[in-house]
Parts: sequence; structure tokens; C-alpha cells
Amino acid sequence: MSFRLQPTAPSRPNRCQLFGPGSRPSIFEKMAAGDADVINLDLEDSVAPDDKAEARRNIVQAIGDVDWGKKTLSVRINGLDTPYWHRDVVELLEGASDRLDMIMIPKVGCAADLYAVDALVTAMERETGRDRPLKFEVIIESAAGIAHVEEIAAGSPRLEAMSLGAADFAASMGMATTGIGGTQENYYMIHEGQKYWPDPWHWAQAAIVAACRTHGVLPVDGPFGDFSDDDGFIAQARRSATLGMVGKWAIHPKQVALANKVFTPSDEAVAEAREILAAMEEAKASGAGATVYKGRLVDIASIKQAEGIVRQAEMIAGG
Ligand SMILES: CC(C)(COP(=O)(O)OP(=O)(O)OC[C@H]1O[C@@H](n2cnc3c(N)ncnc32)[C@H](O)[C@@H]1OP(=O)(O)O)[C@@H](O)C(=O)NCCC(=O)NCCSC(=O)C[C@H](O)C(=O)O
Ligand SMILES: [Mg+2]
Repeated sequence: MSFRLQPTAPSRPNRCQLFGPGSRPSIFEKMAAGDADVINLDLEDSVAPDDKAEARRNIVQAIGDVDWGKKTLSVRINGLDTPYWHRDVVELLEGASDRLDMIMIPKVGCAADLYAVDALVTAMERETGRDRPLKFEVIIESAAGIAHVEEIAAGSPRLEAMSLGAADFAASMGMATTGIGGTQENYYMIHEGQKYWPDPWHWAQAAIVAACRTHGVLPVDGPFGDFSDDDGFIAQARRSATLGMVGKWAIHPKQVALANKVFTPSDEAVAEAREILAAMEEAKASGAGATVYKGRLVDIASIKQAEGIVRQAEMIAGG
């Protein structure tokens, strides 16, 4: 056990991040009116090259004009391997109001990518006199990104959240799939003649969660492409939540309620967590470090698990 305490991640709801192309301003009001905790207006892959300039203008205007309520407002800029990203940053910092909370940096491959964007953002903030420091979120969606995930998680004091981008990740890794997240037909085991489908995203998610938890960053599951498959989305989201992720992207508004449900601790889970805390209080009073709750061992670590669930529920209720 390290003597360094694990830093806490930002305390804000991040159950669902709803995406919408910056080139489609007709949906911005609908995005703002929905129940997603985070809004991601996109300048990257959902916007065609010829539409980038107009999408920037749409977004700058909407950041000021639309009532985004209490939502965390983020803009996904273009990757550092493109000719667009620096102008994305410059136009956002020059034109957008302080209502913009974050920018999302896609396809990060190393900590120096964050350093580069940080340097530009810092210079722009000084030049424009922006009051609130702009926060960052990143997408791990390449072989380099997952190989350097820990240094990326430590890469900038601005960093609040890190997502897995299953589509670009699969492409970069050379995975034999065109699916975005979820079960992959050819990734199976056979036991006694029965096929079982393990989760090919599991190891990358676990690496992201570990890096994020080490450095106080929110780990988030990215897109699930087949928005007609609610059961598939829910199964993927439940696995992510079980591994420690705090939320999931929605690429269609119908996925927002699904994500919110999975990433909000249920009443039963909160009640059980409170009972475990009460049982441990009793145990401590009698000098014991462990006790039995519903026939199973609970101990000091169970307090931390239970407190995490209660804290999450209270933060969402208060959010
Ligand atoms: C996927 C979509 C293109 C679907 O749009 P559409 O055909 O309009 O869907 P519907 O007809 O079913 O829409 C029903 C109503 O909902 C509104 N709508 C549609 N999309 C949104 C939205 N994103 N937010 C809010 N409201 C929305 C429609 O206007 C309809 O309204 P009404 O007529 O009043 O009933 C579209 O959803 C879309 O563009 N989604 C986002 C795509 C996106 O941003 N992709 C980028 C993120 S994923 C990614 O980049 C991969 C990742 O990086 C990786 O590598 O893994
Ligand atoms: Mg991507």
C-alpha cells in the first residue's frame, strides 16, 4: 500500500455524455433539454471537413445562446494529427463565453499531447482574460493511448475525465470488427460444446479505470454504436459500472435514460450500503474490524465500497 492517498475524482454527475455534431445546430436545444449530465458538441469525426468552420461558429454561438442549465458543457476538438485542432481551440477561447466547461481531446497518444493543448489554452486564457480555467477530457482510442494511459491520466491538472473510444480503438488495434462496443461474435470461448462471449473491451476499460483512479480522473465508457439495441447498451453499461466507470456516452437521445439508470445507484443498492455501514459501526463499537452481513463477510474495505455508493447517490441527488 502506498503512503500516497488516492486522489478523489471531480465530484459532479457524469452518468451520460450526449453527443451531437456541431454541424447540426437544430438539435442543440433538444440536447440541452434532455437529461444527460454532460453535453459534447462535436467538431471532430461527426463533422465533415468542409463543415468544420461552420460547426465552430455554430458551437461558439450556441454556448452563449442556449440555456444549458446545470449540465457540464464540453466541445470535442479535432485530433492533434489534423490541421483543425489549433483553430478549434483559438476560436473557442476567443469566441465562446465562460459557460464552456471543458474541451475533449480525441486520440491522445501520450502525455505530451495534453501538454501541447494545455500550452495553447493557457496562452489563450491569459490573452482573453478568461476567468474560469478550461478543463480537459480525453479519449483513449488508439494503441498508443492505451499503452501510455497512466502518463496521460497524470498529464494535466486540467484533466477531469477519460473515455474509451471503442470505434477508433478497434481500428488502431487492428481488431477484426466494424462494431462500436458490445459483444463481438467471433470473440468466444467454448466449454463443453457451449459458446460463451467474453468482453473484448474489458482489459482496456480496466486499464483506464486504474489510471484514472490513480490520478483522480473520472473513467467513462464511450459509445455503443447500435442505438437500436437497448439490451446490448445496458449490458455494456452494467459491465462498465461494475468495473468502476462512472458513466457512458449516448450517440442517440434514446440512450440517455438507459445510461442514467445504470449509473445511478439503485434504492436497493443504497439501502444495502447504508446497512453495511451500520453493521460496521456496530462491529467497531464492539472492537471488531469485521462482521457478518446477510451471511457474508464485511470489513473495513466494505466501508469504503459502501461509502462510495452512498456518496455517488448523494452527489447525483444533489447535482
Ligand atoms: C445518430 C444520429 C445521426 C441519428 O439522428 P436522427 O436520424 O435525427 O435520429 P432520429 O430520427 O431517431 O431522432 C429522433 C429525435 O431526436 C433528435 N435527435 C437526434 N439526434 C440527437 C442528439 N444527438 N441529441 C438530441 N436530439 C437528437 C432528432 O432531431 C429527433 O427529434 P424530433 O424530430 O424532435 O423527434 C444522431 O443522433 C447523431 O448525430 N448522433 C450523434 C453522432 C455523434 O456525435 N457521433 C460522434 C460520437 S461517437 C464517436 O465519435 C466514436 C468515438 O470517437 C470512437 O472512436 O469510439
Ligand atoms: Mg473516435
